[in-house]
Amino acid sequence: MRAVTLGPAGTYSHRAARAVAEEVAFRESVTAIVEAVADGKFERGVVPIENSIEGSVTESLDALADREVAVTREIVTPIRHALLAQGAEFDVVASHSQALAQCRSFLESEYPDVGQEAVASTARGVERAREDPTVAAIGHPDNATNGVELQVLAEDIQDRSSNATRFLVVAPVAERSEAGGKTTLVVYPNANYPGLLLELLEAFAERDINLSRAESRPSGRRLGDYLFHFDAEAGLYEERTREAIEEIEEIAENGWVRVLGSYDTMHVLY
Ligand SMILES: O=C(O)C(=O)C[C@]1(C(=O)O)C=C[C@@H](O)C=C1
Repeated sequence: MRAVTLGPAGTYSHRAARAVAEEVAFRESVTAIVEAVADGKFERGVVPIENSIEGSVTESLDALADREVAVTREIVTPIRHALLAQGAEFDVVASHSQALAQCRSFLESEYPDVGQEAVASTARGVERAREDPTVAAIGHPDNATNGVELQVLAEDIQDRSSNATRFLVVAPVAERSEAGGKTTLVVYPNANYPGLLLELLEAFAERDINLSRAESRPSGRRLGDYLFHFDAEAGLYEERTREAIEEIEEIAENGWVRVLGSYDTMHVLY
């Protein structure tokens, strides 16, 4: 199986992708990953979708709403960040914006005078630190020995010990499955009236379907116009899920509903 994920090698996404594919290729944005899978260039793509401290990875949500792909699995993995550099003195910390945000309190209290640089991924930050002694990186501690040696200046620097990120495994749309305990869908009602969101939620609630995530994202068409992402704890193989989606399709008759498929959860520890 060939998968594509956020690179270069050494990202958390790479660690998650290794759990589902023997061969892993890289892109430097989640949009490019979803696009490559939608275009049939890879059998699987692995994208971060939400983090327990920082919340949604909005670029991933938008990429899934904009392209025809299926979700075949979710991967949940603990995220334990280390501070890596050539030495104890540096001027800038470079990392993915999510990682910088997950370590906000640590950076404010330990390095209040050090600048921050958001780069495409944690591994890209590690490359910056390898090239430049004035740059430190935040990433998985294994990156210290993966190439020119870096010092591990601090470990477990995330603001909460329970830091975890959820990744989705995307596949070409033909692989959409009805099997699995969770289902993801994106709804664009193209309507705006009192109780619209309540109606969408009731379609699930009336069938005793629990939602593990409900999120609105701007449609990009005009201010105040939204699409909604839902993760339901029920599979498409269940009648109640199909009925709920039929009702939602009626509510969104002037817009669209994208059902990304049903899948199960995999926990990756390391
Ligand atoms: O930069 C990486 O290592 C990634 O895989 C991206 C990412 C993210 O987008 O959330 C993944 C896990 C961590 O939460 C930090 C960064």
